Amino acid sequence: MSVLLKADGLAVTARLAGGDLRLLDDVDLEIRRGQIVGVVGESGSGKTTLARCVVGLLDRNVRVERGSVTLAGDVVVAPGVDRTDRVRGSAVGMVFQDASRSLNPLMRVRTQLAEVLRRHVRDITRAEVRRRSLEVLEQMRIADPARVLDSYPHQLSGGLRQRVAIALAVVTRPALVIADECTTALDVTTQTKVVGLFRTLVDELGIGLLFVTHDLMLASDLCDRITVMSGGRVVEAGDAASVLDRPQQEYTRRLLAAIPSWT
Ligand SMILES: Nc1ncnc2c1ncn2[C@@H]1O[C@H](COP(=O)(O)OP(=O)(O)OP(=O)(O)O)[C@@H](O)[C@H]1O
Repeated sequence: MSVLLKADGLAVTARLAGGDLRLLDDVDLEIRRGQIVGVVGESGSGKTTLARCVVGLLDRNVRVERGSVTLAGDVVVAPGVDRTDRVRGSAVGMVFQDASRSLNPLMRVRTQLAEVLRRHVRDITRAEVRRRSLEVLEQMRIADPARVLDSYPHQLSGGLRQRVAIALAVVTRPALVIADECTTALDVTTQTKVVGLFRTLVDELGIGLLFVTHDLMLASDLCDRITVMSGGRVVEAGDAASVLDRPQQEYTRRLLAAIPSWT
């Protein structure tokens, strides 16, 4: 499996009135095709900053001080370098916690998928837009894609809305998908279905998935590898099974101990 995404020694700093604040420090991360990598940690550990850094969506007061992010071997982020606009939404798809952030409440699903396709696929025909829109909803295991295409977001359940948000992220056939706490707002049953869907998508399409979550249990169900973060640093990284069965760091042991059903 070739390396899709590589973060190498990333250091990221926020400029504040009182001085600089280090948000990420010497962070390494690697994702291969067909692999799901979980980034896990408590609130404030730097997970979202890492996910946003990869796609060049850092806040205005935040900058990369050291290190780099490469996508399929090309540097997209480094100090003073941001080439993420070439890959964002095309080679890299994004799904956020709240489907309402990805979906426009005033547009039918059909129009939203068409907009994304027209933005990223040059000279795409109306027939091709329709075909690929139906195809991606079928990939999302949506039983009645024609109805969903004609619906407005508020006419869909929370689970369906999140599937549509994932469809918007993958309809351009990206190599990498970044999902940031995208199942947190869902009930447990729907969460399980969405997680299963991610596994199927990764296996079927051979994409890489960066899955950000505070939920170590969820990460253990889904991910091939887990990176544990605390205070902007990677405290532990490895195969999901070894991180969970033989955690090397006290911080990871504490996260595991906090899971009620973990024995
Ligand atoms: N633009 C910014 N300016 C200053 N501090 C920031 C900025 N963005 C993030 N931070 C701080 O960086 C730290 C890491 O935030 P981040 O959102 O990456 O953590 P997280 O692990 O994703 O947490 P959560 O699960 O709560 O989203 C936090 O202390 C946050 O307050």
